[in-house]
Amino acid sequence: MRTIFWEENAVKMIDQTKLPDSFEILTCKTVEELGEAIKRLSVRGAPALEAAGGYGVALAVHERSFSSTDELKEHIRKRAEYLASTRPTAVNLFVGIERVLKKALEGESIEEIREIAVREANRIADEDVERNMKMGEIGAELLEDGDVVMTICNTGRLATVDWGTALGVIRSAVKQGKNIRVIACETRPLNQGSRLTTWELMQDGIDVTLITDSMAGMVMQRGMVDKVIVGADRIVRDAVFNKIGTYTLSVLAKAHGIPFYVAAPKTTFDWGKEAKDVTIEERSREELVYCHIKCRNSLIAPRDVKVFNPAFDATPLENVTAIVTEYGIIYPPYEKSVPEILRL
Ligand SMILES: CSC[C@@H](O)[C@@H](O)C(=O)COP(=O)(O)O
Repeated sequence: MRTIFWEENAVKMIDQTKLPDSFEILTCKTVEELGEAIKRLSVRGAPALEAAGGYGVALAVHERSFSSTDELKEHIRKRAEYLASTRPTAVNLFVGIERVLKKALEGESIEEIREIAVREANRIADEDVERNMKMGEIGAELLEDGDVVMTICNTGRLATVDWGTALGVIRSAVKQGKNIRVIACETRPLNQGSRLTTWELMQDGIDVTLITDSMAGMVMQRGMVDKVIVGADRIVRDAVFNKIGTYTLSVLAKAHGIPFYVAAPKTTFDWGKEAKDVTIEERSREELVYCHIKCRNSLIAPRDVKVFNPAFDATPLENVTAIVTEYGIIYPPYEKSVPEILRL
């Protein structure tokens, strides 16, 4: 089943805030509802956000009636701006929104715009599945039979429309018959690793062991990790932006001589930018001060404690051994190899 899809003029998604307790499908009939779902991470992960952005524009076209194409076009432009304001770091969200908006604005009647928007958004979703399968096949050659692979956050089916990026590489290696074991960092504070990655891998029968984020160094020191593979929210000329904790893993991997791989599609590259140009999302203090899953009302820190809660960090590209894309595996020097292989 796809993580996010279009059905009966609405956007439907697996509600990731409910996992692993319950599997629920959330239906968004308005852009506002979708925007809230994005903000609270019911749908999350860069490639899934690309699809969500595209579907969001399709939703803007369907959420009410319009008396003229000009009125409709004005409405979707405004709704696109709102969607782009929901989360700042993953560039894919903007890519999805802009792609469908541009196509939709070419339509000449309300009916035509409706058709175009849904078709283009569905294309984004289909292409995501295709490129992930490709990336998986390509990246699987980096993993050897018997490897133990550490990862952070969730980069699997749930972070994409299907299959995954970094987890997709692992999934493809397992599909090829390799015995791969995964160490999943829990990924505080929202626990995408412990709630989603372990759930997904266990569903597929892939061996996974959960650790807290602070255990990563000790586990590497003991020689228990052969490779690290992570996803990305945005790759700029000098850094990879990904879930908070990724930078720490890259430094630890370097210190222990462990290869550190990133898997991401071309649409995650924002090669015209540098790390200083990217906004790292800072999320609410409640995520750190309260237990956020079942026990939402219990404090786990003094209510008024000063909090810093960045959702992402920047890993310098010099810490990255290779980047897996649907166009091939890219090795340093990245300033030369990335534009060459991705034709940027
Ligand atoms: C294939 S997903 C790549 C990244 O988007 C993923 O690693 C990540 O950091 C997601 O963060 P999230 O805050 O859960 O949206």
